Amino acid sequence: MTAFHYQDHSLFVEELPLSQVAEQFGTPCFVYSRRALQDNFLAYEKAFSGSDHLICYAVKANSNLAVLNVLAKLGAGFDIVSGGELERVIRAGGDPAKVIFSGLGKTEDEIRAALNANILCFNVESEAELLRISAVADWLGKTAPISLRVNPDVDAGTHPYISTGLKENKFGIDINRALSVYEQAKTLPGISIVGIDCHIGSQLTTVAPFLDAVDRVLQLVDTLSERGIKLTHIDVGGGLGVTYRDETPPDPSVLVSAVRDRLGDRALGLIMEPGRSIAANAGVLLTRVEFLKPTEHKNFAIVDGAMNDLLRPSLYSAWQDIVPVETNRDDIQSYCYDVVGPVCESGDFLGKDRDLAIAAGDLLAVKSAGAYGFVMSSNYNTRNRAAEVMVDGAQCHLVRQRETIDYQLSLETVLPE
Ligand SMILES: Cc1ncc(COP(=O)(O)O)c(C=O)c1O
Ligand SMILES: N[C@@H](CCCC[NH3+])C(=O)O
Repeated sequence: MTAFHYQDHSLFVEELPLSQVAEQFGTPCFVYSRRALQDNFLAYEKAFSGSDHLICYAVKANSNLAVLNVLAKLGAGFDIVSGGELERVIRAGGDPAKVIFSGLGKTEDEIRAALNANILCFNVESEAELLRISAVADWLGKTAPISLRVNPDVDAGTHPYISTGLKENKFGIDINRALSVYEQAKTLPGISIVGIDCHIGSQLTTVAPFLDAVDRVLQLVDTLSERGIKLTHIDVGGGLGVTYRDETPPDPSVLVSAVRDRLGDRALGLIMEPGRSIAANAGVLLTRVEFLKPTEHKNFAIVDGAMNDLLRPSLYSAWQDIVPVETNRDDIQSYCYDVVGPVCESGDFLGKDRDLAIAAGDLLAVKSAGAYGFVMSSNYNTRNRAAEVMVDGAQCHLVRQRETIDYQLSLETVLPE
């Protein structure tokens, strides 16, 4: 049984009705299932079994401490992109020795903090960054383990905003220039070359672009080896998609086994950086209908969740399923609604043209909101960020409080007289 399922016309998460969670913690509210997180992570572990590997969960997808802690307890590594994410991993009990640091604008402070924490590897995205890491490491009297993130110029076939492995994208070092950057890295103080990395985009629904990228990267690995640059790992990034609507992404086992085949007998450890495929379907956004507003052209369901809570529909026109929490509303007629928030933007919607039998006061769940949900939220319109709750069996834990206006205002001040 999936973590989110209907029982007696009511949507449950694990053993708890979502209506009870809403009653207890209010709406809008992100609700995560511990079991779903674990199952999703363990699906990767199983796929890798018997091989030298590390699954570095991409913290950006959902950085709630409880989420990180659940994964840390399962032995996960972490892919971070900021000093803040490093702090979160450490606070959640994650092992810094299993942390890889991606991202293309690492500051000196962030590099210093990561070196002091003795992380596993820096994924370097430019020559300028390489020089900066070398200088900071040398100054600290430390050695920075590095991989170059190469840009293999592969079309991931995903939304242009979340494609990262094309020449025109800002990410990574052009694969055709990587050899000379590795040669340069070899000569720099404070640098130890340990691996190679690529990440071509997010929400990929076929294996082919991954394998294209891996083939190109492995060609470079072999050339490097001929030049005496021996790597200990290859990091093939994250990006495996999930089913939001009718996508049929491959199972992690299919992807991992195809990548393992490509590696052949090369003595390389394998790292992956999945985010969405671990967190997305482990969470929903719970929201309540405030008003129904029929107009001549459209029916609007105005809910208490908005683009500031879940930005994906507004930002990428992303489609996420919206379902009623109680389905025994035979008394109510179904209409086609745009499900919109109260924010003063026409782009503020959670879903368009949804057939729903609902009344004011009803609860809705926006599905697949466990990844790139809360982490992309904002205070726009001076709304308070939603609460986050994790369900574990029949237990429900508030893992982040709803923000208050007092909290928001406590961060600000006016100019002195
Ligand atoms: C460098 C890097 N690694 C991992 C990820 C995680 O990707 P996803 O959540 O699609 O698995 C991303 C996001 O696209 C990323 O930029
Ligand atoms: N935030 C994006 C994914 C970006 C992945 C990070 N590189 C989404 O919601 O789909």
